[in-house]
Amino acid sequence: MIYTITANPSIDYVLQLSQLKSGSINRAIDDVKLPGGKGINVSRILQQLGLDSTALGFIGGATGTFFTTLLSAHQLQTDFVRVKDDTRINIKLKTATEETEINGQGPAITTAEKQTFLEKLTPFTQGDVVIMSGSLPRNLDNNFYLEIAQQITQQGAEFVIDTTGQALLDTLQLGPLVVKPNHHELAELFATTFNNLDDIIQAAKRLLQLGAKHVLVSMAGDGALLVTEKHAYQCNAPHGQVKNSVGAGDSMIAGFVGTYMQTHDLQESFHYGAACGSATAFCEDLATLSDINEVYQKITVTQLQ
Ligand SMILES: Nc1ncnc2c1ncn2[C@@H]1O[C@H](COP(=O)(O)OP(=O)(O)O)[C@@H](O)[C@H]1O
Ligand SMILES: O=P(O)(O)OC[C@H]1O[C@](O)(COP(=O)(O)O)[C@@H](O)[C@@H]1O
Repeated sequence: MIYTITANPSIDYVLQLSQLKSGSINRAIDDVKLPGGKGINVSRILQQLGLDSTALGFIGGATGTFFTTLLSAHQLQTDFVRVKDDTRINIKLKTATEETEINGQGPAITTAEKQTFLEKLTPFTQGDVVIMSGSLPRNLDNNFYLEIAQQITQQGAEFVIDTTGQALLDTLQLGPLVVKPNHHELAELFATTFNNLDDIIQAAKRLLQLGAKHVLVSMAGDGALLVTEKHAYQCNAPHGQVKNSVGAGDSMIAGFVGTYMQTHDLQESFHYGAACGSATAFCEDLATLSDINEVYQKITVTQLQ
């Protein structure tokens, strides 16, 4: 079974603008509200690939009710903990040339609500994969993912973590199946800057040394890298009209993990993950299976090392 944990879901309010002027009133020419949050997006892409998952997390207040309504169109299996404070609304501002994101902090989670979540976690078993993604809402400390990762690994299941900073670093010792920083997050993690591809590969190798089993580094329109103990691979990002790249990283994780669970073929998982990422970038919402399969043909994986 696959579980996704989105500690901090969101309503993604995507506004299309002809141009964005800070310090002025900007008027949108179009807008759409999507059920967002990294693990939720992963579950939605897994569903496109024909893979069931249960989406877990915290949902709260009136915005939480609206979130549930938005999500109900997708018929995902979910088991959220209801919290008192409001689910956040993340603002995504699009122009023809730029994407600007403003992500809220999320609800305050009480100790009792956190406890309810932890007690709800089904005992995991060998073969289960738990994908924990995104930022943590207010009051959940950096240990939150670590606590859950400890439980998952003690029970013989695998986990994937897609978050940033210390919360990510702390869980590496427990051997996540894969981590996927983008190149900016990876540079920030080690307080460095990258001058070339080799710098990025070296930083990815540091994550392997710290315990990650595989490292994907996504680079938006510049494609992605997969770094494993033995090899490094690169793939291109095909050309296309970028409509909304929000969720591209989540799609990549879903494609990689979903394919890996079925094939254990790293190169193929990388190829399919990249197809999911690019296909989502070319869609207003997340990609569908036919979008993904079309983009897959335009991606080539090259072995660098
Ligand atoms: N503009 C784009 N054109 C083509 N592919 C893209 C584009 N943006 C993202 N992708 C694909 O999706 C992957 C994940 O996107 P990225 O933006 O790097 O992740 P994140 O959303 O986590 O920052 C990229 O590695 C690439 O394969
Ligand atoms: O939890 P965070 O880091 O604030 O990110 C939340 C945002 O990430 C998303 O899941 C998109 O993530 P990616 O673009 O990295 O795939 C949005 O739906 C959501 O608004």
